[in-house]
Amino acid sequence: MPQRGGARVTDASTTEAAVQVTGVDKIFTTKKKATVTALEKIDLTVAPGEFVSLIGPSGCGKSTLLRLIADLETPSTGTLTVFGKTARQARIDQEYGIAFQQAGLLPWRTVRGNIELPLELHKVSPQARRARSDELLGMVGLGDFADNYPDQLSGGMQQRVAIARALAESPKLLLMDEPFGALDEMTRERMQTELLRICGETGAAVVFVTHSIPEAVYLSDRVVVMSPRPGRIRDILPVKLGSAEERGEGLREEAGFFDAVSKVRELLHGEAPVGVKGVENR
Ligand SMILES: Nc1ncnc2c1ncn2[C@@H]1O[C@H](COP(=O)(O)OP(=O)(O)OP(=O)(O)O)[C@@H](O)[C@H]1O
Repeated sequence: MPQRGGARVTDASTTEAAVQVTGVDKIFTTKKKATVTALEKIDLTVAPGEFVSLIGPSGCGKSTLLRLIADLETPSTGTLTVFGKTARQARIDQEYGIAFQQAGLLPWRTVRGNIELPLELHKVSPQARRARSDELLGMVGLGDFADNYPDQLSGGMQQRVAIARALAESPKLLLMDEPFGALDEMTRERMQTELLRICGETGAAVVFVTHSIPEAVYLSDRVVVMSPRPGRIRDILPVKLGSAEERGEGLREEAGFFDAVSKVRELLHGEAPVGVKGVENR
């Protein structure tokens, strides 16, 4: 099974970079014809199976970068590929799953109905859909809630449904924009551990936007630190805290974890006062 860390992946179909961003700028034109440079000179490679977090002050372009990868925006300059394909082709081929801060579940569909939605849209047979949703329900620990509706679930459970739905088509890449941002701290930490377990099991690469330094460190193989607008990559910190399987709850108490948190904090605040807007130190 592929594991986190590109070097260990042997499947020929996944040797290509999961994401390759080269010389990308993104300039928005507002309704009043003003221009906003959201991203400048972005170069980033995400290996298959690698977990990469994007962190930086509010408005530095984290979501824009994720939206470019997801083909929800197009670069103004530069190129961007997903498993060697254009972002557009990768979207058509369902190379990635997406999970955002709001779980975005359909309230009139059951948990199972929500998880099966992408499969239904792509005309997967009812039996195959059922088998896959059973598997995913087990993976996210919601086997007993298949027939419940989203408003009968807690926020954390809803977010697990959203993750299961993002994984429905076995994507090799997950794009996540603050998926745990609305959860309480305890649920958030539990979800982080579960996400690591799921990534270990599926071998999916992840690009993860967060405002939380400890969350970025706990989850990531590398933390990409971005600077305020125009968003650039200030630094990339490799986090050597072991594989997904090795990162248990105890990791949060280890010296290596605190060191990495301090390093990210220093990188973030390199040019800005401590307490820079939009980044949580907790
Ligand atoms: N469609 C748009 N039109 C004009 N400006 C935009 C558009 N989308 C984003 N921007 C601008 O681009 C910049 C980057 O926004 P983005 O949402 O990517 O930042 P972010 O780092 O994700 O912020 P936050 O942490 O607050 O979510 C901001 O200045 C934002 O106002």
